[in-house]
Amino acid sequence: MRVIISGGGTGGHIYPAITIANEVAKLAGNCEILFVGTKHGLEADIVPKEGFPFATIEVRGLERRLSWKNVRTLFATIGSVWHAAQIIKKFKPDVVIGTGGYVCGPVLLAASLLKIPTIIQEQNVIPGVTNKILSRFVDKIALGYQEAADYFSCRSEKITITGNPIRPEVMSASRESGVAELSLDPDKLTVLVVGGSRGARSINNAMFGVYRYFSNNQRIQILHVTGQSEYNSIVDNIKQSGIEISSGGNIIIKPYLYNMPVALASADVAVFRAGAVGLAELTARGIPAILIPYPYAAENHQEFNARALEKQGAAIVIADKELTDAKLIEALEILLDHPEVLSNMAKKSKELGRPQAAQAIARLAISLKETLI
Ligand SMILES: CC(=O)N[C@H]1[C@@H](OP(=O)(O)OP(=O)(O)OC[C@H]2O[C@@H](n3ccc(=O)[nH]c3=O)[C@H](O)[C@@H]2O)O[C@H](CO)[C@@H](O)[C@@H]1O
Repeated sequence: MRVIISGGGTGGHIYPAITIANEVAKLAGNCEILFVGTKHGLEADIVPKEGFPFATIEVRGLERRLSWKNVRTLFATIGSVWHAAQIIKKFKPDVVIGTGGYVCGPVLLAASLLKIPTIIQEQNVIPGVTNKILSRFVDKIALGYQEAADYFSCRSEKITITGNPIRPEVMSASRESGVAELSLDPDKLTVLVVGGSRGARSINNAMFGVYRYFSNNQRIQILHVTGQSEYNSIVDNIKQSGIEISSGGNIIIKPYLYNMPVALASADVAVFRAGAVGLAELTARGIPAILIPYPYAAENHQEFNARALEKQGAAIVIADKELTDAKLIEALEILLDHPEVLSNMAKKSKELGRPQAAQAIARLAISLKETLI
């Protein structure tokens, strides 16, 4: 089977693409995969590391209003569709799958014009604009959340609720491997702090007070992933303020984790943004979470993602504008000092997890190929 997979910009679009590609390869056996992204997105870093052949096209994002820039972008998009069509004609895929990000627009549109079976996977409770447009052209839509179905006006037979795909390592990683790889103390409770795939400034800022409060705590350790861009300045500020982050201490700071599954396996509590894939990973493992949704995500979709977990008792939500170090410490103490609250949230979280999502999407892709034969 030959599959083109496209998704880009942030980890929340790229990891689902990688996971689906691996699952199709596993289920279909003899399989060739081509990943199509852009040179500038995070995919240019992550996809070659994962070992997939990688082709790129130039794409620009549309502004959400009428402007001259948009008219120019529209012409550039026509060029991108043409370029995507050349890649597709050369590779001859049986199915083309898109997992979101601007790059999917031209790739899926070109595939649909060339009459190749297509699937889009939407991760969020509120769908992105590219997927809403593409929903008219593609053959199947795989949704992370049931609620998202209300935002598509296409025929309901196109839609399947699969959940969001998560890497198999998220389920198979063990606490022991995480403790060893990340130099954690096996006897301490671990708080994993991640502001999505690019980091989150407001969480990073609030963390200073949290470090000070928990520094040298005998029961709790903090693993904070800052995002690449702020890592150096955070480490400098910490050194200047005299907080202990030496090796063997209880505060560990990383710019990015290529092996996030082992960090999740070691976490007792998470402090997260509310990107849909991060939430799928947390719920698949049943990790209680404090969520601070990114307030500028398109149509405020992170807020809706977060509230879906809060409604089920799987997370505490703090609005970004209300986030302070004191609020975060208070929420952490509610969880860390009350094992029964923590274990109840863990149970609720696990109930929401859909670790089989990737398999369901891969089967959908294979069934599209089979209907052609
Ligand atoms: C600002 C914005 O609009 N963000 C969107 C983006 O989020 P973003 O890419 O931040 O979000 P997600 O939390 O959904 O996914 C992040 C992925 O990156 C991985 N990871 C992250 C950090 C790290 O150090 N290592 C690592 O491997 C996580 O394990 C996860 O697999 O796509 C998501 C899925 O469409 C959306 O819900 C988010 O709203």
